[in-house]
Amino acid sequence: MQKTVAVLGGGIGGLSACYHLSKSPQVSKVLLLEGSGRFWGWLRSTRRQDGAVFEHGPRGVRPAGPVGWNTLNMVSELGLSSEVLPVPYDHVASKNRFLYVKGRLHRMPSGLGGVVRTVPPFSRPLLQSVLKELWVARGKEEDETVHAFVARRLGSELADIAIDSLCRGVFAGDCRALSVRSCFPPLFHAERSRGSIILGMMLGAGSRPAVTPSDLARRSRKESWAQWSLREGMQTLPDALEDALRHSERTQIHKHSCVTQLRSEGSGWEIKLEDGAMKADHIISALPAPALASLLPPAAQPLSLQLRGISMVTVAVVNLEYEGSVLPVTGFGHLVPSSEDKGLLGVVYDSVPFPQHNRTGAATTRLTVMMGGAWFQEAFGRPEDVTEQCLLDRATQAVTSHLRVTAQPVWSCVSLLKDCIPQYHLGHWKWLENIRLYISHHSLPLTLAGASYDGVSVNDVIFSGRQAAESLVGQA
Ligand SMILES: Cc1cc2nc3c(=O)[nH]c(=O)nc-3n(C[C@H](O)[C@H](O)[C@H](O)COP(=O)(O)OP(=O)(O)OC[C@H]3O[C@@H](n4cnc5c(N)ncnc54)[C@H](O)[C@@H]3O)c2cc1C
Ligand SMILES: C=Cc1c2[nH]c(c1C)Cc1[nH]c(c(CCC(=O)O)c1C)Cc1[nH]c(c(C)c1CCC(=O)O)Cc1[nH]c(c(C)c1C=C)C2
Repeated sequence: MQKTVAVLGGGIGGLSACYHLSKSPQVSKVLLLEGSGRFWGWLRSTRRQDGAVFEHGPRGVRPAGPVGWNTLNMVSELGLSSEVLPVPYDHVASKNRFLYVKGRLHRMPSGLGGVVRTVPPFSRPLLQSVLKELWVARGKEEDETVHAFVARRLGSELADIAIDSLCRGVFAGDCRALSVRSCFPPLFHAERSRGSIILGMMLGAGSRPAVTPSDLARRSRKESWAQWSLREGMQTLPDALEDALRHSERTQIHKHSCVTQLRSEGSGWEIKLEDGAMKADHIISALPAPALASLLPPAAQPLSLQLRGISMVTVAVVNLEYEGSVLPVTGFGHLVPSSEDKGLLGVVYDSVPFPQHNRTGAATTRLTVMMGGAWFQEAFGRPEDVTEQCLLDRATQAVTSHLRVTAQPVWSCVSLLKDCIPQYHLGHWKWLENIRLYISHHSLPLTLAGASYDGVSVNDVIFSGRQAAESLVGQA
């Protein structure tokens, strides 16, 4: 098979697909088409001259499991092993996470003590809910909202506070609309196969892809890493991938190449750009699903409709830097349930897990306030109309009231990440099934990758790029 494959979208998903394609002799040409002027997608880091690093998108990656190893394998192949900043499980940032409920910070229960005792804001010991869960009958639905699933199995208090916050801290989404089957597949499959989340967690449920761990991945297991970042920030990863692709003879990478339309041509595609056109035998789309929907030809309207059903939310990210140590608690950060404040999702205490990203030689506190998500419009109005000052004020007010920090930040940066996290709403699995059936029934030379489908984490997205490439060329 000698063919030209075009990868649309130069975020981490598209870069990963290209990286794996570029290793295969079966593809004669790989084209990477990115609309903007850079190949980072949401992996964006500000590196200040004084050594400080601030993340505007992801800030920590989990090393565990096959998809975690897969990312570390790539990090190692790219020569970045010595750049990794690991955070072990026994680090305070791994042990302490907080919830801001009824105007107070509460450490999330952990360890045996946290499970057997009543720990506020909860009104009874976690153990009680866990023991009851073993006897709850299996659900009969093909899918359920995350909230309904957890309320049914573990009680409404855990669903209203803990799960509501968790969904905000991963999907910036509403657990009353998100699908348990697609957002938390291990929980869904645990109930399906073992009749209980707890038994499923203990005995294992569902299949896992086979990935051979590199030395770096093995090190992460030996040293019990809970998460990791990179010395110069997460953007180092797409930067290194771009560099590797520039050195690949069969790969052409194009920035400022916004795809405006896709047309079927023979057994392949004509790809219209703002200023020209290209041809490819096959397309891997690593675009957000609604963006791909708007490019497809009118004949593929049923597919466009399904893709458009996968909606995206906007998040405002405010990075703040304070002189000295200003936090009253130490840990990863805190989440805010929607019942407390819809628009304020949570605050990450970045200088706790990654003090290496502080200004050189200075004891500073770096925080990131995340706002909006599924509640953006309700809390702030249209993203186009919100001013940076309004977002900055809202973020600093939250830091003052949640963390009693009275000092003013010495540096700040406001980023509005428009349509940055896809929402896997109830029935997402069925949409995916229909989308994939349509593509195969119509023999469309199209493969999907990226955050819109099978997981939003950096690991999931990188793995989706690899799977898309391997579905075309087999394993390298
Ligand atoms: C605030 C935030 C915090 C996060 N935190 C974490 C975390 O801590 N840990 C973690 O694991 N994950 C985290 N994530 C999730 C993770 O970063 C994303 O899911 C992932 O980066 C998405 O990658 P992607 O390649 O699928 O999409 P994107 O990064 O959106 O890439 C898509 C690319 O397509 C391009 N494009 C769009 N339209 C066109 C077009 N017509 N033509 C050409 N190009 C086009 C875009 O410019 C973009 O570069 C976070 C995400 C956000 C937003
Ligand atoms: C407050 C908003 C957000 C915070 N992080 C994100 C949002 C929307 C985005 C995000 N965070 C994580 C992931 C990857 C998920 C994965 O499967 O690896 C994404 C897309 C990691 C994460 N962050 C928190 C949890 C519980 C997780 C899951 C993995 C893990 O347990 O480490 C909690 C959390 N996120 C934020 C805060 C303030 C916070 C808790 C204190 C910010």
